[in-house]
Amino acid sequence: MAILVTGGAGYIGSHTALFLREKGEEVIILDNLQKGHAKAVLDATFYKGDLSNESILDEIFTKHTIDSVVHFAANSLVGESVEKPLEYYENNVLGSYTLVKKMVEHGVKKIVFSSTAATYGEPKSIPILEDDPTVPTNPYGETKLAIEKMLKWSDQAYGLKSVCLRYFNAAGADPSGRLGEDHEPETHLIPIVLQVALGKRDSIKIFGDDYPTGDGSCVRDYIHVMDLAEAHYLALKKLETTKESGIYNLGNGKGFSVKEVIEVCRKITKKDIPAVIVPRRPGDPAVLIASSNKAQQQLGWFPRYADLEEIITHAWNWHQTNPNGYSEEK
Ligand SMILES: NC(=O)c1ccc[n+]([C@@H]2O[C@H](COP(=O)([O-])OP(=O)(O)OC[C@H]3O[C@@H](n4cnc5c(N)ncnc54)[C@H](O)[C@@H]3O)[C@@H](O)[C@H]2O)c1
Ligand SMILES: O=c1ccn([C@@H]2O[C@H](COP(=O)(O)OP(=O)(O)O[C@H]3O[C@H](CO)[C@@H](O)[C@H](O)[C@H]3O)[C@@H](O)[C@H]2O)c(=O)[nH]1
Repeated sequence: MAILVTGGAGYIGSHTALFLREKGEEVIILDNLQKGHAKAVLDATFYKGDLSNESILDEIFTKHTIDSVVHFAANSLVGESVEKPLEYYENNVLGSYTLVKKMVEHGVKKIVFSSTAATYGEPKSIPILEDDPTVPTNPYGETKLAIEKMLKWSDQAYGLKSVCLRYFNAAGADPSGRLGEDHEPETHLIPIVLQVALGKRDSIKIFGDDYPTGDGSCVRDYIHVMDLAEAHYLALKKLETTKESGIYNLGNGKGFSVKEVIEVCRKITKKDIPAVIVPRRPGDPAVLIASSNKAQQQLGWFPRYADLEEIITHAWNWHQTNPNGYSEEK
């Protein structure tokens, strides 16, 4: 019995695929390498192809005995989604539709889906609970919410069981240094700040210091990528044992402002890291902090690397050892 990991050459997908394999699971990776890296697949079974390609999905579901799918493949940038909403609907909603259609056709009954804090929009209260209103402030969050709903109705109609994991801000790297975060272009806060520390950029731009937060910059809940990886394993186990669908937040329950993150990076890297204030980035909510009590109670999930300094230390180790990321020809 194998697990199909879509987007398994990407940042969170590659860490999760490695985690699953270390737990003894057989993993098949499907990734079009639009953002991912062949080197991040390590020596797992790998299909280079697109989610929307029905024949590659038929081939995978026919050749391998796929028991469940962990679905990461998506476009996932808040700012970009505001500029290119149709690309997000096409890749995320249509891509997931094709995957789910093929799962139903081939009788695959379990999926763990990468959802996001961006499904909530501006939260009504902090910390955010799974039952809180979902009113996304950007197309990216809208597409993820649409997929969650497609999965809910597919459970009712076809018995397809799903766990939707609403991650907050993924950060850090495999503590043993085999994998890390490498996006081109990089848009995420922590890797950009560390690129400034490495001398690859002149400064970090702080997107807005007029938010209703303590220091005026946006507050986020940063969660270690290996803790996310473990949550997928636990979600698969829950689907196996209870056969019940569910939605879970994954975060540490602690918020750090952009300015605070930069300060922690200065402390760890011992570099100055110049910062400049620029206007807000469209689509950004002011504060996103998770309550992960439900995941703790129902999945038995507890973050092992909850300390932001440790998260950033692991990321810094990766960036120092791999200043050019995976250094692949594209
Ligand atoms: N990074 C975060 O903080 C964060 C937070 C919440 C949710 N998520 C979600 O987690 C998932 C993974 O995020 P990530 O940061 O690892 O992103 P990523 O871009 O590093 O990984 C996504 C992978 O999917 C692949 N892919 C994209 N479209 C594809 C397609 N149509 N067919 C095949 N492969 C395709 C890309 O090549 C890439 O390797 C995404 O679904 C994202 O929305 C990420
Ligand atoms: O150069 C930068 C980059 C980011 N930020 C700010 O830093 C915070 C974090 O931004 P970023 O690292 O880009 O992550 P988010 O936009 O919060 O989105 C991430 O986290 C979401 C969950 O909260 C996921 O759904 C997304 O896929 C993932 O990209 C935000 O307030 C940004 O405005 C800056 O000020 N300067």
